[in-house]
Amino acid sequence: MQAVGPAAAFSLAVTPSPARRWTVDSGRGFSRSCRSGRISVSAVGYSQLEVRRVSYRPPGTEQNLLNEISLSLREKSFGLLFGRSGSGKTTLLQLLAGLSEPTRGTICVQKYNDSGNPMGPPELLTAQRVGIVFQFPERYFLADTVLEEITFGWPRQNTNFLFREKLALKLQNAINSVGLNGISLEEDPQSLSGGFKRRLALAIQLVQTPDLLLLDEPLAGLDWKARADVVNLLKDLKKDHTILAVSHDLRELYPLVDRSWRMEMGGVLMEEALPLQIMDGRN
Ligand SMILES: Nc1ncnc2c1ncn2[C@@H]1O[C@H](COP(=O)(O)OP(=O)(O)OP(=O)(O)O)[C@@H](O)[C@H]1O
Repeated sequence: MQAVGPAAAFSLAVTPSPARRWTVDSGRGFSRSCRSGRISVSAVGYSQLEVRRVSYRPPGTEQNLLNEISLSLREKSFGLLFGRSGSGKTTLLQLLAGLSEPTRGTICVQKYNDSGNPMGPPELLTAQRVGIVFQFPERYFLADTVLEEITFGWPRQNTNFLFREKLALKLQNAINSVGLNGISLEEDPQSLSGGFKRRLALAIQLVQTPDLLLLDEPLAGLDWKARADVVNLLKDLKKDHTILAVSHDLRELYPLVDRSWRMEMGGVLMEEALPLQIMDGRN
C-alpha cells in the first residue's frame, strides 16, 4: 500500500490539463442581488442554499424546462429530488453546478442567526464551490492511476512549499473521507470495484472542498453490496457536507434524507415527503 501524505503530493507526477470535463470555472452573473459566497459553517447561526423562483429555457427553444422552482437546503443536510424521467431533475442540477444559467430567478446562499433571521444579504453560490458527480462517473475516468485521477490538472511546477503542502492535505482529506486509504494510489481506476469507483468519483470532487455536493443517481448501476457501501459513505459525508441528490432509489436513500422534492413533468417542483409505500422507487 502506498503511503498517502504530504510527501506523496510533493512528488506528484500529474499531467496538467487545460480543463477537466466537470470543472466549472465560470461565475454566475445572473443575479445582482447575490455576491460571491459559500455555504460555510458559521460560529453563530447557519447558512442554507436557496433556489428562488428559478425558471430555465434553453437558448433557441420555446418552452421552459423548469418553471418557478424554489427550494432551500440547510448546510450539512441531505436533499433528494425525485420524479419521472424527463421531468427536469438533471437540468436543475446543471443550473446549481453553474453549467447553465437560469433564465429567471436566483440561486443563493443565505446566512441566518440562531433565531432564524437573515444575516446580511444573500450570497451567490459560485460554481467553484459546487462539486457535481454525474451519473456513471466512472465512464469519465481518464488517468492511469487513482492518484492522477484525483489530482488531475494540479500544477506540477513552480509552486511553493506551502501551496504544495495545502494540496497534499486536501488530497489526504479527500482520500480519507471516502475511505480510499486502503488501496494503492498507483491502482488503475478501471480495475476498482463498482463501489470503489464511486468512492473515487466522490474524492475527485471532495478534493476541491466544495460547499455543495450534487449527485446524479449515485447508486445507478451498482450491485446490492456496492449500493449499501455508497449509502453508508454518504451517511458519513453528510456530517460535513451539504448534499443534494437526484435519484430513483428512494428506499435506499430514505434514511439519509432531510428534505425531499418531487419534480413534476414540465419542470414544476413540489416539496413532498418520500412516499411511504416506496417499492421500487420508480415514482
Ligand atoms: N438543451 C436542451 N434543449 C431542449 N430540451 C432539453 C435540453 N436539455 C434537456 N432537455 C429535455 O428536458 C427534459 C428534462 O431532462 P432532464 O434530463 O433534466 O430530466 P430528468 O428528470 O433528469 O430525467 P432522468 O430521470 O431520465 O434523468 C427532457 O425532456 C430533455 O429531453
